[in-house]
Amino acid sequence: MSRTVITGGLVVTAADEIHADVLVEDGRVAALAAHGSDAAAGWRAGAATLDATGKYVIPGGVDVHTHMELPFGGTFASDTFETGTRAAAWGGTTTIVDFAVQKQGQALREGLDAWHAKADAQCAVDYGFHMILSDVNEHTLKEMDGLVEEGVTSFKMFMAYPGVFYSDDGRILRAMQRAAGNGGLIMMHAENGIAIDVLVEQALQAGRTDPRHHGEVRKVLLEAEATHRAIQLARVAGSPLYVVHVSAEEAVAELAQARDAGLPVFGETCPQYLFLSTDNLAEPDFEGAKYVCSTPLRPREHQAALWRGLRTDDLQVVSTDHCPFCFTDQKELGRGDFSRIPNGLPGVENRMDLLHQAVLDGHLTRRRWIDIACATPARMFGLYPRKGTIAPGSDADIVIYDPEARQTLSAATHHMNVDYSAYEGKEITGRVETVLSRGETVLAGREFTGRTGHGQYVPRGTCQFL
Ligand SMILES: NC(=O)NCCC(=O)O
Ligand SMILES: [Zn+2]
Ligand SMILES: [Zn+2]
Repeated sequence: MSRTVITGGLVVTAADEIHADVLVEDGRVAALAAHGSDAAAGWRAGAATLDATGKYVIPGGVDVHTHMELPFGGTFASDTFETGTRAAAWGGTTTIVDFAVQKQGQALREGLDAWHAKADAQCAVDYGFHMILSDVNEHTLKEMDGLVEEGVTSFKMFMAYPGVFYSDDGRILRAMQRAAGNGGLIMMHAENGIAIDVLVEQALQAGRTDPRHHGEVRKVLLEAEATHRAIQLARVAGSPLYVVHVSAEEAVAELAQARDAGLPVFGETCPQYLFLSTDNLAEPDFEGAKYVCSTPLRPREHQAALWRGLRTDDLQVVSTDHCPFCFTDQKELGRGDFSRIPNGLPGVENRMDLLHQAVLDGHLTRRRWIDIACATPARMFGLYPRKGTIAPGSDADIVIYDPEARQTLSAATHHMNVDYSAYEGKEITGRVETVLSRGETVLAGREFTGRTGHGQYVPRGTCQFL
């Protein structure tokens, strides 16, 4: 039996902060006991010891929105499952849930098989899948039931990207009705893509081709309208709803109103909307392309509403929407036409640190940091308490976090396979020091000790908030 004791740290979970040693046995958390207690002293014989004195001992991060190798705009997201999950480990994230893609005309099964082929035996940390539904028909609807049974319990749909991932309201309603019956959770990209495409065409015709126009045509009102519509469709279907990458204050207001009415409606935002803004999209010399994602970055004034939503639980999760494209040869595809810039930002390595900085900046409490980054995403997507907490029986996915270390985020030092950092030069207090994934050390004092293929596929249960 393998035994490790993590000594001397402050264990922070979504529920508690306790000065405790943690006993790990055979990849699971076996027990917690007060520092210096007889129980903790008794664990040490024959066990490896990790000293966490002066550090936090936190659950590994759970990032429920990543896109490794996503095909988009004629290219592919630049992180593979191998490079992306290694970067996740460096950043203290020990579980990702990525989006398998059903292409138009494909069965869900084909899309899911393709994602397993990309990910299996490649990952450094554990992984699960959502399914992107882009072709809703009788066959697909039946397939949804089987997927829920086997642990793919959430389905992303798009009100944006006509001709690619887009579904009309009828298809969305049908999928929601099916989810209402089978326990699945519909995740919505809520932007009115049909209206946005009109504005894109008009902007390009008028010669407004720079990256900043990506933000201007993807209007706040069109995010709020789509969020409202998605909520009403879910109500009609009697299904829960999870709105992804919420960026606009007005969209948060729609979620808040629905939640105040007692509806099972949930929302996620991402670090880019909390820390970046349209100022970045307006950077000269095409540098703004680095910040093109959808929903788009918003004027800085929206950030206060997102932070408030996270505090008041109108938003429940912060995930990354990690979808990296290199600046030099991929974002470049949209020079002279912002609509051809591949959409997405890198971030899987940065989330835990940025949110720790948010604790220091007074936006969140320490426990809320762990709640929105670990516990609630795990609960939302049927992984709790195996993931997202440190409790007897949980997987020993544990991070020793140094809350006082200083670091500067940079492409020169990050591990994501992308040639820029969206947070270049940002100073952060706090850094991941050591990471265990199911009890195995994958990062030891800032040295990568993990391995390709350690990460296991995790079938998931249904949403645990229903
Ligand atoms: N968000 C983004 O810009 N790219 C990834 C695809 C999506 O999540 O819509
Ligand atoms: Zn999306
Ligand atoms: Zn996404």
